[in-house]
This record gives sequence, structure tokens and C-alpha cells, in this order.
Amino acid sequence: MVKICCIGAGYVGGPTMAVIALKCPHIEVAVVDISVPRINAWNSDQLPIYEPGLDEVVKQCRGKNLFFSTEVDKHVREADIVFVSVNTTESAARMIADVSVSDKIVVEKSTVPVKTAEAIEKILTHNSKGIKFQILSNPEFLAEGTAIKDLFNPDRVLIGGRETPEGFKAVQTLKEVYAHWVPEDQIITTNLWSAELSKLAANAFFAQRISSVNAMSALCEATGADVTQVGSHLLMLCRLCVKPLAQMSRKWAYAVGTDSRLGSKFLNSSVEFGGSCFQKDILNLVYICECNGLPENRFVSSMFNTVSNKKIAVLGFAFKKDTGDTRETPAIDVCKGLLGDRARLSIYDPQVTEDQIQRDLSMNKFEWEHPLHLQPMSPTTVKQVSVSWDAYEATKDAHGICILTEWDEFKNLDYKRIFDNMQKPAFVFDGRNIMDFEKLREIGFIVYSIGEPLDAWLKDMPAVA
Ligand SMILES: NC(=O)c1ccc[n+]([C@@H]2O[C@H](COP(=O)([O-])OP(=O)(O)OC[C@H]3O[C@@H](n4cnc5c(N)ncnc54)[C@H](O)[C@@H]3O)[C@@H](O)[C@H]2O)c1
Ligand SMILES: O=c1ccn([C@@H]2O[C@H](COP(=O)(O)OP(=O)(O)O[C@H]3O[C@H](CO)[C@@H](O)[C@H](O)[C@H]3O)[C@@H](O)[C@H]2O)c(=O)[nH]1
Repeated sequence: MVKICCIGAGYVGGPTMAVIALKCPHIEVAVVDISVPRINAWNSDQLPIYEPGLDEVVKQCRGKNLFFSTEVDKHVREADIVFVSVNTTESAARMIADVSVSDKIVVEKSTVPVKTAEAIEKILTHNSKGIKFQILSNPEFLAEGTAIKDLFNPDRVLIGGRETPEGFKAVQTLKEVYAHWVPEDQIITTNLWSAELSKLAANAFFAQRISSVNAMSALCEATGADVTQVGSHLLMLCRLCVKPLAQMSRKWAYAVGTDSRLGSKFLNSSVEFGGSCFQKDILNLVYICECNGLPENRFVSSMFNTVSNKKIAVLGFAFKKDTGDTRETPAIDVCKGLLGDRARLSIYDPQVTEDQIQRDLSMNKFEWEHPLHLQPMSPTTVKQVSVSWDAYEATKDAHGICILTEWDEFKNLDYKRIFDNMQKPAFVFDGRNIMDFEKLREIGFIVYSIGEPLDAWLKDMPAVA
């Protein structure tokens, strides 16, 4: 029986190995971690991470061909293929070299700087005691919240290896694992560096697209651009003008998103882009942004004259829906900004615990990068935070609601009931653009929604103009 061991039982290691175990019943999969509580949770009914569909997959295989363990050395030693899915790749490589007594394929699953595989290879071969290691790069493209769906139906699986007979053989061995459920033409094989770089490049492209969308939303809010009158998104970029009245970001995002060049096309590199449009139009956009004096932090604090001692209900704390993960969540910055302005926060997220929220709001990470009002506050200020397990409780007596994660359940709350129990005027800041803002306005809310026309009430406020 082929044995796989995965070092790291986190958001990637856990779900990925559970799916491999499900799809390959003849392979024994051990997921190991140095964190005892994490492994205990994987072996319990309360898994350490929330992912739709994960419980079912784990239940089907755990104890049969899927095992979670803290016996790191033992499982690494016994494995034919070792996946590394931690943020500390180098120390994992040293450990593999230390404990191994037989040849192994070592698969770099983590997202790493390009040429990390080479570093791992050096560590392994210099400590190999005659054992042969083949290093593969197999970056993971799953997104949190849809991990199981992404793993069942990946757009592609990428495997990079050394271009030597042994390297090709190792690539083939890993390919055969995925081929149990992924069509062969979707398993792309490359050299090591291409695989590593492709992962970073993909994320850079996604991030760039979101940044563009975000910047465009700000511009739509400020200008009132009428995107419905524009035929295609390039035309829109050319003609975007300062007009009142609008139907904004949802429509233009759709217009842009349906351009097939944003899929697999339009990704050829060249010396530089040329022609008469791109540079001019981008400069045009920069100019319009500058003319409109778009504020850096256009969200939340600027909407009230003051939030001092006001209760703000924060709905959603995770970095996106369907996950409990809060790493780098924008909610941390928004909440710290509000706390810096002396607001009282009442936070509700269906999957994030009070402990996690308090930890996130008191940590010092990146403090040097933040403007003063976003810097970590004293413990007294963190006491200004309460965590509810119910959206109605969180919003009771609040002056405003900030929607910071796009959880589906937030769309279906009884907003009339919420409005009746809030202070007036009652504000909603929809940071995810998920709400029907017209309906909320009919109820009586003053609404700020990312990328949508400003509420008449907000237009005259100096901070936004
Ligand atoms: N989270 C995602 O959606 C995602 C998607 C694709 C790729 N990645 C990449 O995958 C890697 C892992 O990410 P993650 O989100 O699963 O991280 P994570 O923090 O959830 O999990 C890492 C786990 O590794 C364990 N660990 C660390 N050092 C160890 C060691 N020496 N031995 C045994 N266990 C050890 C930690 O205790 C932790 O449980 C990262 O490089 C990340 O960039 C993440
Ligand atoms: O149209 C969008 C899509 C995403 N986001 C935000 O972007 C962030 C990242 O979202 P997403 O990419 O869906 O989740 P991740 O789990 O971070 O997944 C990304 O990062 C992973 C780790 O590298 C990769 O494996 C995935 O392919 C890549 O999508 C989140 O804050 C989202 O709310 C937007 O604001 N607008």
C-alpha cells in the first residue's frame, strides 16, 4: 500500500489529504502536526476548521485510510510521498532528512518563494545518508470556504519536477494519485520553478483584479458614473465621466467579468503594453480619482461625524464567507479604526469565536504600517468589544451596522426588526455589497454600500465629498 504523509494539518493539509484519502481508498494517508490541540480536534466531532462539506469527507475516511497524528517522525519515516504544507518549509525539510531511512518523494504544497524547492533539495541531499529524495512542487489553488468543491473539481492541478528521468518518474507517481479523480488533461506538469512561480503569479493576478475593482468602486461612488450606458468595459474605461445618477459596481463588475479575456486569454506578456488606449485611460482614471479627492479610508469612520461612545454592530469578522479564518481579515483594520475613534463594538460572526476576535484585535502585527488611529489600542479599548452569537443581539441599540463579511445569512435577516431596535438615525455600512440597499432605505436606514451611489444623507458630508 502506498503511504502518504502530510506535514501540517491546517487549512490546506487537512482538506487536501481528506480528499486524497476519499478518492484513493488504496492509499494510506497520515496528516501530522506538532499542535496537539489541532490533531485532537481533527480526531473529534468538532474539526479545527470550518469548510462546507469537510465533515462528511473526514467522517467517511477517518480511521480507515485517513489518520491524524502528532507522531510526526514515525509517519514521515514510513511514507513514500511526503507533502509539506506548513509555513516553515525549511525546518520541515531538515526534519525529513533527519528521520528518513528510505527513498521518498517530497512534495512542496505550501506557497513558497520561487526556488524554495531548490533549497529543500539542498537540505535533503546534504543530509541524506545515501537516501534519494525527489522534490516536487505541487502548489494548491483551493480557496477557503470552497475548499472541498475546489479539491473535487480543480481547474487544474500543477506538478513541477526536475527534468531528469528520476524527476519525471516522481511527477508521474504524483500524477497517478490525482488522476483518480482529476481528468489527465487538467493535470499540468512543468519544471520546478514554473510551478512555484505560477502559484505566485496567479495570486498576484487575482489580487490585482480585486484591487482594480475596489479602486473602481470608489470612483463610481464619488462620480456617479453611469455604467449601464456603456457597451463594454473598455469603453467604460475610456468614457467614465463625472455624471450624477448611477447604477454602479455590480453592473460594471458583471460587464468586466464577462469578458473572456479575463479567463485564460489576455495573459501574454510583452515588452510593455502599447497602443493608444491603455496608458491614456489609466492616466485618465488616476486623474479622475485625484480630482475627486477620493479619501484613503473611504469606509466607516468618515461616515459619522463621530463614533465616540456609539455602539457599532459588526456583522462578520472572517476574511470571507464560509470560513472561520481571520488571518489578514479586513475586519481587523476596520474594527481597530473604529475602536481608535472610541466606538463600542458588538461583533457577530457565525464561525469566529470571541477568543479569536479578542486576540486579533489586541495583536501588534504590522502596527508600524498603520496610521496612528489604526495602531493597537490599550487593553481598556479592547474591552469596548463585545461578541454576540446572534445578529439581532449584536444590533440591539446600535447606532450603526457594519457588514464586513458576505455571509449569506446576513442577506436574510429581518432588517425591519433590526431597525426598530436600533438608535436613530440608523446606519448600515455594507462593506461587501451584498444588501438590497433600496429596500434598506425604504425601511429607514441610511445606507453606505461599497461602489453604490451615496445615500442622499451622506453626500453632503465633508469627509466624503
Ligand atoms: N489557506 C489557504 O487557503 C491556502 C491555499 C493554498 C495554499 N496555501 C499555502 O499552504 C501553506 C499552509 O497554509 P495553511 O493555511 O494550511 O496554514 P495553517 O497555519 O492552517 O497550517 C499549518 C499547520 O502546520 C503546522 N506545522 C508548522 N510547522 C510544523 C512542523 N515542523 N511539523 C508539523 N507541523 C507543523 C502548524 O501547527 C499548523 O497546524 C502556506 O504556505 C499557504 O500559503 C494556503
Ligand atoms: O471578487 C472578489 C473575490 C475575493 N475577494 C476577497 O479577496 C480575498 C481572498 O479571497 P479568495 O481568493 O476567494 O480566498 P483565499 O482562500 O485567500 O484564496 C486565494 O488564495 C489561496 C492561497 O494562495 C489560493 O489557493 C486561491 O486560489 C486564491 O483564490 C478575500 O478577502 C475575499 O473577500 C474580493 O474582495 N472580491
